[in-house]
Amino acid sequence: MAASCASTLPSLSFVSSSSSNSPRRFRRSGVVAMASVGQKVYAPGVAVSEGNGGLPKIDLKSPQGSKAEIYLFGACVTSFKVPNGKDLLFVRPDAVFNGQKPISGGIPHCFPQFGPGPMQQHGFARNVNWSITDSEVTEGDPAVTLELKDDSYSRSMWDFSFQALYKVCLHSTSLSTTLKITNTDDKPFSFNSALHTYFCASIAGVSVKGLKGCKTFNKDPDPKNPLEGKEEREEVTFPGFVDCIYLGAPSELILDNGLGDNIAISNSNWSDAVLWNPHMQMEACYKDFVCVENAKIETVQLEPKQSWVAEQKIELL
Ligand SMILES: O=P(O)(O)OC[C@H]1O[C@H](O)[C@H](O)[C@@H](O)[C@@H]1O
Repeated sequence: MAASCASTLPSLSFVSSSSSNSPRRFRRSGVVAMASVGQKVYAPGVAVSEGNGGLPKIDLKSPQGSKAEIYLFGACVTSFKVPNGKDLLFVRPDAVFNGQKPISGGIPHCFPQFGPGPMQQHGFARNVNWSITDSEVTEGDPAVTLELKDDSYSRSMWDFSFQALYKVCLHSTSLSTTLKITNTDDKPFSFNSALHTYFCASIAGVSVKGLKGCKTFNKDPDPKNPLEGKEEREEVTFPGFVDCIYLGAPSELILDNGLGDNIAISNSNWSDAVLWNPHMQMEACYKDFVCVENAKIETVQLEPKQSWVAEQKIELL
């Protein structure tokens, strides 16, 4: 399938990963250019530099001046700046960049478990290094694809062979991310997943529209025994602690971040959503962010060779 950095919502397109032995490649306006692995040449607008704690990060820059940063550790997008310099994403002040703990902020992955469950909270994908398999540019918009495969660490928790490909495309006022999970094992497996996106916000002014009518599982007061209910509000606000799962969420939510911005959070195949704000549990920073998470809480089962693909797009309106 032809690779494209153009927004693919609602129909998905996805670039296949190159095999680990093939040269790194990048495309400019549909033309594939080749560069050898050793040279570490990336598509225009894609660069790799040393980030916090010396961890490698990818910098994406669009011709219109938008920018994004993605750490290989956890394939975590930690920054998405629109051309006026405003970062729509939030990294918690207690985030550590030591390659040991997941990065608390930006867009961490929850895979293969959202949790709570038998594995560590939110699974292992946010807690390991991913690798770059591809970079490309389409009409000036840069994109990079990261890959995660099973290893002895993942198998110690989840004994399956899998491939996760995560493509991040930067546009002038939007960022799209496509996750593709493939069963490379000879037996079926099941998982759930989420993109645990932290948005910059002024919590007193935050609202999320689009969830009315969804079935809810409210983790407040007891995360281990969520209360089943139904969302009756047109706009969900955050006057206190919020930790709630929404099943059958729509393909677009509108976030008013309380800072003067409306953000469309659209998706394809992320069928559920989670809202989270820790309130006084994180007194130092709860006023400055809200998590609006595209999620797949209901279990995905994949037979050998089958794939599951889901896309998220965050767009400043
Ligand atoms: O602190 P973390 O492991 O990143 O998790 C932070 C939060 O993530 C999700 O939103 C869950 O619904 C919460 O129950 C959890 O507390």
